[in-house]
Amino acid sequence: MHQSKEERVHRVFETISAHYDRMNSVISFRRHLKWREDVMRRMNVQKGKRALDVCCGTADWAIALAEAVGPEGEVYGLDFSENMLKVGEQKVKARGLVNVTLIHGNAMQLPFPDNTFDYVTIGFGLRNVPDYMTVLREMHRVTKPGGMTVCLETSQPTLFGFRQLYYLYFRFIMPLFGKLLAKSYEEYSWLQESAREFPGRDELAEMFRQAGFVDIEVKPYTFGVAAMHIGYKR
Ligand SMILES: C[S@@+](CC[C@H](N)C(=O)[O-])C[C@H]1O[C@@H](n2cnc3c(N)ncnc32)[C@H](O)[C@@H]1O
Repeated sequence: MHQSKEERVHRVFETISAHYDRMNSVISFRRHLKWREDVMRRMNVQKGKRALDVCCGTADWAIALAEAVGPEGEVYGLDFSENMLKVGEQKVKARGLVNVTLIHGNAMQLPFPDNTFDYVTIGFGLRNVPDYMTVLREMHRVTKPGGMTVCLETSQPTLFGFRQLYYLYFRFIMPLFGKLLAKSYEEYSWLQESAREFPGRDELAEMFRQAGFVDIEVKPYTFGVAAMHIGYKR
């Protein structure tokens, strides 16, 4: 039976939610923690502001944003997988945060009015949606004028030699980790397929421009295995 990309992605995350955090660290050799820290440092989030984390999953970025904006600020996390959100809710509760609201929704149609947020983020989420441009335009729409949208995502390494090794790792080794640790080879194959199809740094910067963002900043991580893009709304 034919399954749309959206249905497949939804099933993948509903299935792996309990293993997601641990697998992230295994497959990226814990590098993702450093990338996330660096992105937050560059964003320099101010107290009392309002932020939205799209495709928030188990809520790590939403929690980091909530701690940065402080009790007088407000953070929303949005995801379409109820199981991922449940893991996120437990973490929010364990930290006693009252300024985070996790909501069930679709990144393709954000349930917020125009010009609502100072910061809009998406971490390892854009790769998963049916249409990258629709989501980037939605993120632009809900960003306030002068506010920023930030994407942290897998990217395409450019260094010859490293690039080839990376693709071998991603294609053949990483899904095996998935099979051994999360007992779900098929689900982790999705990660390598979606990462291979995702645009490189320059192409994504151009998509940010097309979505209406200006002053785009790009930062590659670990030889370009991942990249951060920041765009501002005029
Ligand atoms: C790889 S996880 C990233 C989670 C989290 N942002 C992080 O950095 O760890 C991707 C998340 O995107 C969510 N997702 C994928 N497509 C979506 C869509 N169209 N609307 C809302 N959430 C979506 C999945 O349910 C999953 O939780």
